[in-house]
Amino acid sequence: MQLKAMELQGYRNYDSVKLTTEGGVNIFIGPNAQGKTNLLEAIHVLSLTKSHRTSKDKELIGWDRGAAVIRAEMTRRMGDVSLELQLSAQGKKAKINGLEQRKLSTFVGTLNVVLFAPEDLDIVKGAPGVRRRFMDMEIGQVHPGYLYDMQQYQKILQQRNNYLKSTDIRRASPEMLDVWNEQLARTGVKMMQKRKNFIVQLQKWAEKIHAGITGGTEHLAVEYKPSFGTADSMGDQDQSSLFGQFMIKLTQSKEQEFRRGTTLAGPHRDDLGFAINGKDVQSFGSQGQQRTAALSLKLAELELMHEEIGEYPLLLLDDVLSELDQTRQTQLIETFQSRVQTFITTTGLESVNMSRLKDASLFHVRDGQLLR
Ligand SMILES: Nc1ncnc2c1ncn2[C@@H]1O[C@H](COP(=O)(O)OP(=O)(O)OP(=O)(O)O)[C@@H](O)[C@H]1O
Repeated sequence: MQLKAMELQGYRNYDSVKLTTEGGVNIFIGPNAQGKTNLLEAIHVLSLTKSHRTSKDKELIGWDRGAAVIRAEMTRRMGDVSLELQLSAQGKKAKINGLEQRKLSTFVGTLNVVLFAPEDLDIVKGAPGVRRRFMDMEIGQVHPGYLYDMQQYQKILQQRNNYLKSTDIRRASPEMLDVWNEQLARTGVKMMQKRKNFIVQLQKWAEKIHAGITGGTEHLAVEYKPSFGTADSMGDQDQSSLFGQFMIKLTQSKEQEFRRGTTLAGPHRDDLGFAINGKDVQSFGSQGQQRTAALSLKLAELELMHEEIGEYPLLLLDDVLSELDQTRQTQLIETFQSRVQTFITTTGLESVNMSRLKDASLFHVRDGQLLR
């Protein structure tokens, strides 16, 4: 798929800007704090209706504006599509080809993206939240229903946590807790199964790509680690037995949960594990191995999405090339070159291996203005 044109109004530091983009590589260059990441973020928001940097939509609206609008013209395999997303204090309004969508879930995933930012290089070693976000962003685009389940889950979790915090176990209503447990487990199980399936699919690509980058010397394994039980034991289970396990876990943790005022099991505590040649990368991997594993995962994400939707998503590289050495940079560039429309932000071209990039379009970014 390809983004052909984009327009931003009142989005962060963009008052009003239009740009046309090329099918290959588009580079946004400029000093710090000029609006480069804001541009990639806008493309990401148009894909998922959510920012990768903040959960507060208000932050996306220009400080002196009441609303932000992102418009785009794009080409997909099935034809041309125009997208519009409006953000205001009243919420979000989304249009596809001028038609307002009653549900945001029908809008999500019309434009698909894979975003690679420096914090993704921490995906192996960083906090579990980074790994959960990685799963959620990809699954959400390909299975929009997942985002709905996720929202529901967050809502129930919040209410349940508030209750655990504000109530003493001796005065707690068992009926009330039962209702929340059931709702939490019902939506949680759906998320867990989608995460498990996603990781199984991703593993196939990641393993192959990682072996390619390391000349066949390293075998990368990615494992979904649910907050209770194991991914293997989830293998043949239907939703009802997983639901039963979740309910038991919640009942068993009741005393501890009241003591700590928080829910201790569920998808909000899931994680991923990585092993190279059978050894845990989080504990034993070198920094180089961790970075290569992160790169393999991102490239696997591109291939998996291609497999699932039949075309390549857009690749957004936010200041990440300068973080990769020449070998890994070359690997990345050669993967997307001529197949994937790519958007790169950078403060300077000296850190980018330009000799490998064919026909890149360059945009200078200065204080919310673009100059081609
Ligand atoms: N809601 C907003 N309204 C107006 N301006 C905003 C808003 N949010 C952020 N900004 C401005 O956007 C600029 C930051 O833009 P951005 O994060 O895209 O920087 P960047 O060019 O990617 O820089 P770096 O190279 O440091 O990552 C800052 O000047 C900030 O003040």
